[in-house]
Amino acid sequence: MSRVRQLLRDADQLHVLQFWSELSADQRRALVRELLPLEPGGLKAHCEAACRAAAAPAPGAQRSLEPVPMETFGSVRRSDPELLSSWENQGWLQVSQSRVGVLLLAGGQGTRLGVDYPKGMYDVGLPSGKTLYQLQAERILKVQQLADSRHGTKCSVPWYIMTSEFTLSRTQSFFEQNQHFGLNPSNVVMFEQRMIPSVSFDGKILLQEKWKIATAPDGNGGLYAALEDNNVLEDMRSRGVEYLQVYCVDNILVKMADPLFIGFCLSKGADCGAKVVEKAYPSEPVGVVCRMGGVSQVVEYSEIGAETAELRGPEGELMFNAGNICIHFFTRNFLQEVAQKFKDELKPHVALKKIPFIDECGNKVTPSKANGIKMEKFVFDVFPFSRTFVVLEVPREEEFSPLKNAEGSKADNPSTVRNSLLTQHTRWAMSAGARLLNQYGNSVTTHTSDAAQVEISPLVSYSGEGLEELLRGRTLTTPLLLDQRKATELQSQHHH
Ligand SMILES: CC(=O)N[C@H]1[C@@H](OP(=O)(O)O)O[C@H](CO)[C@@H](O)[C@@H]1O
Repeated sequence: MSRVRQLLRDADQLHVLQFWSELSADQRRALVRELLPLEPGGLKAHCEAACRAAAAPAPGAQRSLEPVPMETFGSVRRSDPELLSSWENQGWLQVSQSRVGVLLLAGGQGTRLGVDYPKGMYDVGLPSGKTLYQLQAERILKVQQLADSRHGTKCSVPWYIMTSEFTLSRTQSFFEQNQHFGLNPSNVVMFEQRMIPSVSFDGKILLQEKWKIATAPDGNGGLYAALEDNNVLEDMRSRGVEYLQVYCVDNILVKMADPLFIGFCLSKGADCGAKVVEKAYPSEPVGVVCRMGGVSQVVEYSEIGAETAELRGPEGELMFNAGNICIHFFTRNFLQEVAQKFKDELKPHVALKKIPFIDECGNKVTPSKANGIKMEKFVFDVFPFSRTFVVLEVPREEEFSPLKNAEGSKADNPSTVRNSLLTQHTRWAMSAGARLLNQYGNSVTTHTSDAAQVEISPLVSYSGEGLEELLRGRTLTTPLLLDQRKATELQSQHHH
């Protein structure tokens, strides 16, 4: 206790103990347990930095920003098929040799979506009822299977899942209840990111309860500390995993361990890479991949400023058009280097938020405007440390549709992501040669979202492959759920 008191005194935070005399023995223990791990110097610096940041104006115009140079930029749409398949082949080989892992960033609180459980458990209303976690799990199963059948191997793609205090136990039990969706549990590795105190504008830690300080996960850039804390790089090394695809939980179209992306990055000798899509409109809430002073980085949507976001090039295209979709490539060596040398250089970003708190009189307050500061690190802030950084632009309709907001909001909500997936699968089915009828028996001719009622299980197709033998020349009525059972049925019909 004396250590805790000292820590708080040094950081000028003694108010945290204001209600000490009212607390039960259990509550006291809980509070001490929460405070003990805080580093004395670190806490003081954190509170002071937050306070300074709240006082400082928003970052000014970023005059020295430039687009990423063409040499480091690949595009799926503009590359010829041979090049694409050479990248892909390289990726499949790595996957088949179990040298590729995926790492999910899933510590977020889902505030915008408005759920109090992990976003990955969200059911967006697909015909199958699958959650985001299940879709991702099944894509891993499929990518393993496809790699094995190409190379005659028995590979595995380990799935690292970074959770937080908010999401760990729910995620764990969800996976257990669902038998890890058919994955080998020893290939699913969950770990927890750190939490850091939320602070008021005058630099004081907010209390969430009289016995609990308000905390928030340290941002998706908390990944690098969490890798260290939990020996994740050592786990990768022992499994022989050399390459990692890192991604956010909310993109319903995410390709897991994407062989094309992995192969692209390797063919360029990259230690670090990012997938991007063309921005849809200037104020779209996506970061932009660009350069500053010759160094690659992402400028987040919250920091770019409207003027910069709206700049246009000679052909009228957006100057900063490389929208970050939070799918990154890292070599294990690069992550090792970050962990050893650079992770403490990551500067936290400041967000002003509404944080419920206990006021001096002990009353619970739910603020109506921002009252506190959350300090978050960003996963892409390690890009400047890479030696060879590359960017792959991919088609949005195949790879990016994020679930950010609640139903009824303008974009990126349960309906929009569901439609993105159903539209994609309708497209796949049609290009495999299926003739689709709607419920009234009329041909589905357009790709508009209300016509799109095809869902294809990831266990049947990873990215549209293998569908011709099932669908060519067939007339099928939608809604159509093409799962493994249906696939077997279609196959047996073919044989007669
Ligand atoms: C810190 C971070 O990774 N921010 C990412 C991430 O945004 P969030 O608003 O944090 O979900 O995902 C976006 C893509 O969905 C990407 O554009 C953005 O740069």
